[in-house]
Amino acid sequence: MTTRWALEQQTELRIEVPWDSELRLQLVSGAAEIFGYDLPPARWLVFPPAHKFAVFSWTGATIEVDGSTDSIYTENETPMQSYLDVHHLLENKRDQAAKGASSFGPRVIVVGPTDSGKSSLSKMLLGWTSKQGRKPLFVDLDLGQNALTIPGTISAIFVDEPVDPVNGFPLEAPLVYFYGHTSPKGNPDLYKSLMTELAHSSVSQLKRHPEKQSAGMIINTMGWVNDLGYKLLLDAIDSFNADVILVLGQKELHKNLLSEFEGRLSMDIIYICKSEGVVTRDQKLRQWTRNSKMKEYFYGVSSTLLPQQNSIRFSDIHIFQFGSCVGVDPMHLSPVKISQDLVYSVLAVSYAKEPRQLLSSILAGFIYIIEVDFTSKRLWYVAPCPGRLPNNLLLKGSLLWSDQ
Ligand SMILES: Nc1ncnc2c1ncn2[C@@H]1O[C@H](COP(=O)(O)OP(=O)(O)OP(=O)(O)O)[C@@H](O)[C@H]1O
Repeated sequence: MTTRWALEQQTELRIEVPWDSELRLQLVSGAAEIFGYDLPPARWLVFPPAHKFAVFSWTGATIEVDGSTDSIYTENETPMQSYLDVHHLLENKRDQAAKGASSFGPRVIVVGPTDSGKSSLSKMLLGWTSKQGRKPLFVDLDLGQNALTIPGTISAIFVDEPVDPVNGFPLEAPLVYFYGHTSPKGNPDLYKSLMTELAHSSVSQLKRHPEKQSAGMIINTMGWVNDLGYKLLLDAIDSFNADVILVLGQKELHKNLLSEFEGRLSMDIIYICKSEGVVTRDQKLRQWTRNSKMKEYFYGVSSTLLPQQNSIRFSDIHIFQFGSCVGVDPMHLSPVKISQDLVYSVLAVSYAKEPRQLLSSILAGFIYIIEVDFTSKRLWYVAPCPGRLPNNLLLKGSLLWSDQ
């Protein structure tokens, strides 16, 4: 069933797509955006099941929606103007950097509890600045809901256009580091070291592209903001040398950060309200989203890839993991014995030339194991593309996946 929605200026249409069906949506007239992405006129966009989002119009628009929804309503009380004000402040800093006032544009870190809208705000800020012709670096430190690649990783990519609300970020050569678990709790030392590695490679990337430096970075973080989570946030701020902290929706966190960085004149710590439209996602939805990210990696967003089964001799592959058991140095790298326990394990293929480079090397991609055959002494795996593995050094964490 098709319905029409008239959006007045500065109003948004909040939509939850059901678990079991897709939703089509098109812009009929006026102008509207989804988290910084301008809707093309008269073109149906197809949203997958369980998608939650808002179509916002600054000046008024008519939208057509085709399909059933779990929830759909308009709202004219939104924090969008304050988000745009932050964007203007960042643009000023970028202009200053471009004029040579400093070598880098703002290094913005977005912090806040789970489901406060950090990823959505990051996409808006990236979208708005890329429309000005800038190419900011987007860094995603969220292990559970990483926007760039599979869960259990941290990653970065230059963004030169608004983020497509259906297909997500373009995935040309992101920098990806493998942590291997969906929460930093199990091995915070490893998470911290990987953040440092990603920060170094991000800065080297920026140095290699001086024309992109003034756009700076937008860093999205995980939603764990208490106890160890708070300490890891401080580590992230420190590793990336962040100079703008955007605190979403938690006054106490804002207060704590203000006192933490009291006297640091170069640091802006800005509190911004959470949108009431942000949807709280329960464990089931989070797990479902993680599975879809895995599926997307192997099959493509619209199932356009044909993942390939292949095999490799036990003797031709070396699998390692960090801090494999309690009581062991969490940064200790140990070889993983080949056993049936590997079935359904997701392994990261590293670019490292030798095991001691495994921490600092970025990844070529991921495979998952489907069979351990002791008769032929071969491991059978699935990769997203055909051909031999680009390297024989792989990393394992606790991630499992199968498309069964
Ligand atoms: N204004 C809005 N209206 C409707 N849905 C929204 C709105 N803003 C965000 N959402 C949706 O709410 C969900 C949570 O938002 P988002 O991912 O931005 O939060 P987050 O703080 O990054 O979460 P996490 O800490 O778990 O990564 C997402 O599905 C997002 O698309």
